[in-house]
Amino acid sequence: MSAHVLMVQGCTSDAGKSALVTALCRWARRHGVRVAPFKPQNMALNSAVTVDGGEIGRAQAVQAQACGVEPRVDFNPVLLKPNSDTGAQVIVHGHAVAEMDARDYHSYKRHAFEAVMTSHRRLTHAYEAVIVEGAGSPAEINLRDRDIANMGYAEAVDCPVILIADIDRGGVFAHLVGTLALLSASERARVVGFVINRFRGDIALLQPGLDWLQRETGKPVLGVLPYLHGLQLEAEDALPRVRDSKPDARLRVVVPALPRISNHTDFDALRAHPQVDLHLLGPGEAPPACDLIILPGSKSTRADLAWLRAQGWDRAIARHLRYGGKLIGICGGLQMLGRAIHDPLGIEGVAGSSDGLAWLDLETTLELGKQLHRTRGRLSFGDAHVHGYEIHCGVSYGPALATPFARLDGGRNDGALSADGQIVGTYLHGVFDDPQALHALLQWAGLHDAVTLDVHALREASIERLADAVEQHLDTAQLKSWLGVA
Ligand SMILES: NC(=O)CC[C@H](N)C(=O)O
Repeated sequence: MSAHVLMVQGCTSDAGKSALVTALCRWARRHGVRVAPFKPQNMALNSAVTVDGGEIGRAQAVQAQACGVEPRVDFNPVLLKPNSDTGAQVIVHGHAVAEMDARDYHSYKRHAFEAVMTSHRRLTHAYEAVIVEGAGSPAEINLRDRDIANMGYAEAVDCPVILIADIDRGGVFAHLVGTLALLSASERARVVGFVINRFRGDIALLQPGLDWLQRETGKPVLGVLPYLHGLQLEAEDALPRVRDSKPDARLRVVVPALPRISNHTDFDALRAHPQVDLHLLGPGEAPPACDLIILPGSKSTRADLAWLRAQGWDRAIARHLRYGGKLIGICGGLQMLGRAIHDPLGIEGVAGSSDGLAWLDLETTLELGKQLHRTRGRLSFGDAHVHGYEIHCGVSYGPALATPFARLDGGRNDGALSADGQIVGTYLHGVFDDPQALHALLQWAGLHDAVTLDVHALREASIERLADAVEQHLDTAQLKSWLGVA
């Protein structure tokens, strides 16, 4: 059996492709379809660890949740994790194969395409429907040669494509018509309709525009999705800029937004928590007084540490500690808290060592071969349950690890808790996603009557809202025929 394949491409980055794919996945599942998400090629620094022991983009992990299945490497066979403005780590079928610049990657694309097709074949055999997400826009004419992310894939597997555009940023008709104009005739022919996203206002005023669009292009508008406020989905890559106003916030948390921050989805639970005021600290900004500073993960730990020092934030963090503030380092952030970071093989840039901030007595060496784990255990304080995932090349060692942050199932320990109880280092991404661990950590940071929050349940509710929006606002008769819904 071969699955129904339907692809979503966007007129721009952030047009809403990931959310629409998530929505369609849950909608199809509601209709009893065994469905899987697929993103041939993704570029993101937020990744998830799969059940088959690899690494994929986090958006595909959320889409897997929408499908009711565990994340697998086939859902995102090629992942590019940029670690400079010109180079990226290339991850194929869940594992890093090389560091490449754009030119190397262009020649490598033939192999990448093989990997994409292998995953495509496996998924279309195992599922009844596969909903595919493109990347960026298909109209990047300079990237069309050997494209595997958008029309190159759609042409190879001969699937219908929905084009989505964001009306909130303006220019929606120009985006749709212009994108179509830049496609080849056969690519244009496979665009089966448009979805307009993030609409607010009076639909009656939009109608003449929709009528014009259908006349002009000969293609239907499949629906207009409303601007859905407060969705708890994980950002694929871009850092969310909007800061919700929270009248009940009592714990102030500051996260330095490092240039190569990785897995900033770690902070989704804090962003959603009604009592936490989460502040992402940008370049040139002085850290405000706060209860807790969190050093996030980083794809280029030594370079980001140098950048943090250049901002003068190391001195600000030292002052924060003198005033009794709490500090957490996650993954790359934990490595920065140690005495030194060694990269003898140049895995993350120029080979060499850097002095760490030396607040924890440990050192880290980056090694070939990434550690990818899905972990469960208990915090060594508060006895709270914790789960998370690890993605790192660094191996840390030193006396500080003798007082671990958590004791993991299977006998391993994780991270460190400083003797004065002020500083925590952990390799666990997603550490705030476990309601018990979140509660214990907020209490440790000074929020004594923290309300409980389950970010997984919030995500689930958001996925349900998205599927409701499909049901209410899109042409479901068409969707049923494309996805094989009875
Ligand atoms: N996710 C991370 O923060 C990774 C930290 C560091 N880049 C490593 O690979 O060890």
